[in-house]
Amino acid sequence: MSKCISLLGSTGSIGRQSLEVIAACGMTVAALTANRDVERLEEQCRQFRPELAVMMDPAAAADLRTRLADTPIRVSSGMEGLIEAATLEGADTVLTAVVGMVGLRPTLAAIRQGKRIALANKETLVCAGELVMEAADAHGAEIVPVDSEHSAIFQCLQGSRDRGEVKRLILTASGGPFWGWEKEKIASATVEQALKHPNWSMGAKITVDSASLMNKGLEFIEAMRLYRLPPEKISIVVHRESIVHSLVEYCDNAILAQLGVPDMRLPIQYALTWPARTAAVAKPLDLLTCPPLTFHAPDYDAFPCLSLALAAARTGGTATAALNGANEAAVALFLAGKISFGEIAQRVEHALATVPVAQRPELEDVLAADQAARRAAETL
Ligand SMILES: NC(=O)C1=CN([C@@H]2O[C@H](COP(=O)(O)OP(=O)(O)OC[C@H]3O[C@@H](n4cnc5c(N)ncnc54)[C@H](OP(=O)(O)O)[C@@H]3O)[C@@H](O)[C@H]2O)C=CC1
Ligand SMILES: CC(=O)[C@@H](O)[C@H](O)COP(=O)(O)O
Ligand SMILES: [Mn+2]
Repeated sequence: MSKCISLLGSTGSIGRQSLEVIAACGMTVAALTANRDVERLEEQCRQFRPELAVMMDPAAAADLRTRLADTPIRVSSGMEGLIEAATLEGADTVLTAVVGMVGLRPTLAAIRQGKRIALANKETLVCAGELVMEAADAHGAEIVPVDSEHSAIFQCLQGSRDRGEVKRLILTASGGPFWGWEKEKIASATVEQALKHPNWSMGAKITVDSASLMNKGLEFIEAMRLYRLPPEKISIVVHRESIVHSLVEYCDNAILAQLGVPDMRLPIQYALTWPARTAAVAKPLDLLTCPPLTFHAPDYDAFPCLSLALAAARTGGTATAALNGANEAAVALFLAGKISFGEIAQRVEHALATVPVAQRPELEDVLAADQAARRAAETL
């Protein structure tokens, strides 16, 4: 399949798996980007020969420029560089695998060029989902999810021509490493404990979000925006095995599910090849040897981040950008050893209670809510 990809966040967990898929599918790369990991980006550039390489950090970009001086690869830096990578003429698809709301502006820029967005960066839809989806409509840009649950739903919706037929989406949650723990024990969990996801190997920020169940809250908002459904039509079920990646219940009570081993290379590949399917990179699921599939109700009391996210989802407007900004700031403080695990929820709650909400926001309102929420979370 001849596709040319700009890959934002190529040095991360999704980025590295995406390059495996791109190589296996014989696709080419227009641009690669990273934050500070110069060594890995140099290695990737030498293998995939993009037109452009971007380091968010200007000092890292200067270093990369020197390292790649023997190649024709251009090197740029900062948000300008990310936007250039997202809008390169030669790229038909932009795979957004950066972590955090830093992905928003490049994604919007790529949409305005009508490119396909293979969207891993869920924070973009959480912060500004309505703006992003409106822009996609206006410019005829396809947004195909990479997030495993949303990819499962996307797959279960193939062939359904009327969104009115959908009774509800059912998002599965692994429950993370603290499922079944007492609330007090969760509040004092260490960074090392939070980084031990039961089923997936992912970047640090999303792994902490999985432990607090904020990830499921963000995914709830992501699903609302992507599938344009109200909160009442989305539910969450804990499924410890991460084999059923999510489900769609239709108005005739038929439930369709997508199953597979927990391997992100499958949803990455589907987002790049859709509507076609091509030979597998991910391993097959063996139904005869996989563990029994179990389902439980979420524990909203033990995991307050999930309740906060659902409350922000119902408020709408800039509340979801504030939720996300406060969570990004609080998770960074937790990972730096500056606050306890329990304080993540407290700081997000404080930000949601103090940052004013604007309905029908423009991009500036979203960016302002994000900044205000980060300040609130950092200064409690
Ligand atoms: N990992 C997974 O399995 C899944 C991830 N996702 C989503 O995909 C996205 C990426 O996650 P993941 O791959 O785990 O994250 P990682 O932390 O592993 O990778 C993040 C990537 O973004 C780059 N980056 C980090 N900060 C910045 C910044 N400020 N500006 C520009 N680039 C930056 C990193 O560069 P550097 O290496 O130089 O730091 C790296 O390339 C997230 O939104 C996550 O929620 C969704 C579903 C599953
Ligand atoms: C792989 C993926 O899509 C992650 O978002 C994953 O879902 C995290 O697992 P839980 O948030 O369900 O623990
Ligand atoms: Mn997910």
